[in-house]
Amino acid sequence: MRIGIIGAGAIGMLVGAYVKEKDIEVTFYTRREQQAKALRQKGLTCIKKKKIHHYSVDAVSLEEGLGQFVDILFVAVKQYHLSNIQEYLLKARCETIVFLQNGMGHVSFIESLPQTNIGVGIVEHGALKHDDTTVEHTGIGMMKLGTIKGDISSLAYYTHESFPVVYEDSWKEIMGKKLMVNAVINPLTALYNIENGGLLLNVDYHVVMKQLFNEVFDVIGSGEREEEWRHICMICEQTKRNRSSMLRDIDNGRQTEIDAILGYIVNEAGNKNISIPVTMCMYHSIKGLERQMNVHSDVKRKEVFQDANK
Ligand SMILES: NC(=O)C1=CN([C@@H]2O[C@H](COP(=O)(O)OP(=O)(O)OC[C@H]3O[C@@H](n4cnc5c(N)ncnc54)[C@H](OP(=O)(O)O)[C@@H]3O)[C@@H](O)[C@H]2O)C=CC1
Ligand SMILES: CC(C)(CO)C(=O)C(=O)O
Repeated sequence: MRIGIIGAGAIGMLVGAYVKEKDIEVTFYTRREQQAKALRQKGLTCIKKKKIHHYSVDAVSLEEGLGQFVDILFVAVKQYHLSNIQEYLLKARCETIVFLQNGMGHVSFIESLPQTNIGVGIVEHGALKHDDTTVEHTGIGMMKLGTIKGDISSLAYYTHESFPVVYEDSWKEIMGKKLMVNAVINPLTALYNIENGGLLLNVDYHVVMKQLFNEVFDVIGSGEREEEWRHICMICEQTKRNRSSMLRDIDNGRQTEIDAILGYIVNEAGNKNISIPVTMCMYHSIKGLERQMNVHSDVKRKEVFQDANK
């Protein structure tokens, strides 16, 4: 059995570490040959509950790995990088592909792929990449799997006491719920520059969080509003030390996944004719930060804010 993982970032390395716990061969397909070499030489390090664990893994650049057979392929690049690896995915020699991206904009693309089993994995864990070979598991949550085509239910086997994996029948429901989590936590933590837990500790931020949640629920919510709200607060608590992926993107002067997350909500609200002023404000605030960073080419958050205060 061999598992392939495209993208050795925070989530790719975290999944790789827990697959290795099952003593299964893991190959990373990286964008940079330099990272592949480091992983081959040093192995993968995962920090869990302050303890350091090492795993030996294989790694090659994606270009070099094109054509290798793997049983299961996890795709752990950002949502907006999927288009760059489209050609590879169309040719990937594997039976099963699982996509781990936040947001919902990519579903129509993945539905069109030729492999037999295609699914999504919704990651509610916190993960922090320290360097090209090291990841820290910063928040224990759950990985929920759902099938889009074929059947990926057997992957629930990868469950671990510190990395619970569950299979659920409706991919739409789990993706919708995760979208709601990311739509509320990610933009607010990115704008306020706080860890996820900060949204529970600061009463004023908590008020805005509830307003944003109510609008997002009006647009894509199903089930009980209060239950959904409690679920999002619980994720904040479980990942309280985590800097959300959007906050880290802003910190590092990178593009965020705002279009896949709030962009999707904005489109849906337009289709349903629902007014969402708080959501629009958050969407444009993140887009504005991205724009400012592009203008200043690869500047870090501190410089952006210094500049904005002039
Ligand atoms: N981090 C977290 O706590 C969570 C993240 N997620 C979601 O998981 C997904 C991945 O996020 P995350 O791991 O944080 O992101 P990272 O930026 O840490 O990792 C993305 C990885 O993809 C690699 N990559 C980009 N393009 C290619 C390519 N063409 N070929 C091979 N590799 C490529 C990047 O390589 P390079 O370094 O060379 O650019 C990078 O290593 C996102 O959709 C995110 O929203 C979900 C839940 C929690
Ligand atoms: C669950 C959460 C909010 C963890 O930080 C996440 O998915 C992210 O950061 O993108």
